[in-house]
Amino acid sequence: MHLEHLADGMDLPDTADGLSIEGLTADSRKVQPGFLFAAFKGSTVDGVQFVPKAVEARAVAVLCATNAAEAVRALVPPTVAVLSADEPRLTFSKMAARFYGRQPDTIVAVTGTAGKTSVAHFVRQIFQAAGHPAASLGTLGIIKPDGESYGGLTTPDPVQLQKDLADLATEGIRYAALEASSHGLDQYRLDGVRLTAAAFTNLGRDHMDYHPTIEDYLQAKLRLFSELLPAGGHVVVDPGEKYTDRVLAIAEERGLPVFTVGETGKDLKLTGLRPSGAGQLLTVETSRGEYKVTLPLIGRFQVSNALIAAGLAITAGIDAGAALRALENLKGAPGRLELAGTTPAGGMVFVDYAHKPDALDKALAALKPFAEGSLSVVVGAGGDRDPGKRPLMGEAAARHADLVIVTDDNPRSEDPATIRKAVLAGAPGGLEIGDRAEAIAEGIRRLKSGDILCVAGKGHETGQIVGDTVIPFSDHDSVRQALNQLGLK
Ligand SMILES: CC(=O)N[C@H]1[C@@H](OP(=O)(O)OP(=O)(O)OC[C@H]2O[C@@H](n3ccc(=O)[nH]c3=O)[C@H](O)[C@@H]2O)O[C@H](CO)[C@@H](O)[C@@H]1O[C@H](C)C(=O)N[C@@H](C)C(=O)N[C@H](CCC(=O)O)C(=O)O
Ligand SMILES: Nc1ncnc2c1ncn2[C@@H]1O[C@H](COP(=O)(O)OP(=O)(O)OP(=O)(O)O)[C@@H](O)[C@H]1O
Ligand SMILES: N[C@H](CCC[C@H](N)C(=O)O)C(=O)O
Ligand SMILES: [Mg+2]
Repeated sequence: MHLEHLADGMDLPDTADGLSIEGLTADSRKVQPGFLFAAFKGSTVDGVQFVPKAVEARAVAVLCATNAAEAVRALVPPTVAVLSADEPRLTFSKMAARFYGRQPDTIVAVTGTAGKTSVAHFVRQIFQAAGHPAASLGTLGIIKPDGESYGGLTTPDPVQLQKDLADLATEGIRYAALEASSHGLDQYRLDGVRLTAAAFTNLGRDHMDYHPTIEDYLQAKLRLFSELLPAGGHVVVDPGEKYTDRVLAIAEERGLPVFTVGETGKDLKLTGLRPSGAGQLLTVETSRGEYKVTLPLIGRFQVSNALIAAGLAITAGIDAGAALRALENLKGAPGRLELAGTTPAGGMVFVDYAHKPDALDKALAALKPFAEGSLSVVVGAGGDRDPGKRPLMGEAAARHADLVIVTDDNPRSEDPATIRKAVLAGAPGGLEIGDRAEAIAEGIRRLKSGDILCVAGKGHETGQIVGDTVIPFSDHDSVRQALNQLGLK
């Protein structure tokens, strides 16, 4: 693609004349001949220092911040085109969108502290049920009709994301749902994605290692509504959740159509909710009348997630009746309040991805009514992540569970015992078992009839990160092994 087209609207140096760009990357290690290299100041290093490496690998153009342009020009031969922008990550994302070109016609995005993966997973299923081949992109990677691929980040870097979207469009997938993480929004990874609708689930404490304040964290999330969603794009929220007033204020200011769900919502108004076996019976009032829906999932928060997902699908053009009927067959996202095993005595073991205080609070509150006996939890907190959440997670665990077993969850570069101590500060009577498999086994050994154990924090993960090493580990496998060891199935 010609650089003039890729850099549409930018001031270009003479060296850009007729220059063809073969690909683009912000990582010097991925530069190939004919590439544009984007040199960004990152959270650990300044990409400008890798410009010589990029040129050595035969990059023909460099994009950088306006205030770094002079330094970059001094590092490159005169034939290399240097482009600059005040917000280079934003420019880069738009370039990636132009380079890859195609995207599914209908893309909806969801942000919020908890529920993104679940909502994206549900929206994909609703699109599918309505007869449209669909994909979801997020923490679980890409899930589409003919397979799954795991990527690592919830919101991939813009080059990967645009390539993924173009591949999906080429495969004939016209509907997609994606998770917008606060890191992704803050780093402009999603700018350039053509959105139809966007939803906000909720906001709680998370990523305080990255965002200096809750307000900064909220501001990153609000970009989805103030900057990414185009005019005419629908905003979907459950107004019962804190901070939705901030989302609605943006919608009002921009004149964006709003679709509200839940008890205080207007478009899908929840007028009745009661448990029904291992699911919940919802009464939903719509402009087309009342619907009774049996949601085959437990947990109050799944009701909110399901209605938000239906709202996204409906605003994207799916018939309201079809969307609500599809909720009756929803499958929960793997590792989200998932029943992982049952002892013959009737003790149940759930695996859940709660790794922040609010999520743990909600997950345990959801399980509590099903525990005829005691509720116990195996929980830890990640290393190199917000230390402030550790005692709060201990507190949330102790508030609901009769027994709290504190264990390790991706200690990364930190001392695991120090992390456990911080969690135990919030759950003083807790039992400390560092080895996660042993903690799970002990939790299972103690289960009696009618008891429930929640293994929290890792959900779908398949590794325990210790130092720089990822040791293969799965909560599901550990549960299975512990049940087998007891001679149980
Ligand atoms: C803190 C953070 O988000 N970092 C992300 C960010 O890196 P950065 O720009 O800060 O990187 P840096 O290491 O300082 O490097 C600066 C620049 O130099 C470049 N570089 C670096 C080394 C080199 O040899 N050559 C080179 O060109 C880098 O590619 C980068 O462009 O941009 C990179 C490219 O997009 C990401 O891979 C990287 O994610 C790191 C690996 C990460 O762990 N991110 C997590 C925290 C994250 O993004 N999580 C969210 C939220 C998950 C949730 O929902 O909870 C997610 O969306 O997954
Ligand atoms: N709407 C919700 N409100 C509160 N907690 C929730 C909600 N939805 C899910 N949870 C809890 O949060 C955990 C993670 O859910 P999910 O993966 O859907 O969220 P996420 O926003 O994608 O999280 P992450 O940012 O970690 O990828 C679940 O296992 C559950 O414990
Ligand atoms: N995307 C989140 C996932 C955390 C999962 C939990 N198991 C942990 O390691 O803290 C993060 O990287 O902070
Ligand atoms: Mg997620």
